[in-house]
Amino acid sequence: MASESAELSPTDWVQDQTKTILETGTTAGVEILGSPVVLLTLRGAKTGKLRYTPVMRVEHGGSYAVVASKGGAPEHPTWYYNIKAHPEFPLQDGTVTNEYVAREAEGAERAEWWARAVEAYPPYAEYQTKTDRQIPVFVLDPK
Ligand SMILES: C[C@H](OP(=O)(O)OC[C@@H](O)[C@@H](O)[C@@H](O)Cn1c2nc(=O)[nH]c(=O)c-2cc2ccc(O)cc21)C(=O)N[C@@H](CCC(=O)N[C@@H](CCC(=O)O)C(=O)O)C(=O)O
Repeated sequence: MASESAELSPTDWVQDQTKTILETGTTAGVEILGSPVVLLTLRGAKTGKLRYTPVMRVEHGGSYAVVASKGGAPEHPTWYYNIKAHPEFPLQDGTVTNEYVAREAEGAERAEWWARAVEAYPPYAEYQTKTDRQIPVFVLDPK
């Protein structure tokens, strides 16, 4: 079955990391400051196009958290709206790709996953100090 092709990020360094994952068939070895990365394939909220979206790997008990940090920018990354519009999508971790259902975490659950995210990738804590928007945390449960 011909799988619909997905678009790469227009951001060079993101495109490069995505190409490495696609060419090697694994996310292993693709890192930011020594922390591992996983690859989402999201559907655009307006165009409906599939878009490769790498994010930091935050995993616990078979679920994942995805943090819409965008380095602490004042606005959410555009892909935040893609997940809100199409919350079911594949996540590749290593050589394994499975389907997940995403929901935005609130309250105590968000705090629990935020702590895991900062443990996995400490710069998240710094990003939150750079913006007064609360950085969204999605929890992804296996479909
Ligand atoms: C530049 C823009 O990027 P963005 O969606 O704002 O996301 C910015 C970044 O968050 C994104 O590049 C992330 O992959 C960066 N990034 C991380 N970003 C994070 O926010 N958190 C992370 O943990 C993270 C980790 C990470 C690890 C490796 C890596 O290579 C990149 C990583 C973009 O891709 N625009 C495209 C697509 C826009 C789009 O999705 N349009 C939607 C419409 C969306 C709407 O409704 O407005 C559509 O197609 O319908 C375009 O302009 O053509």
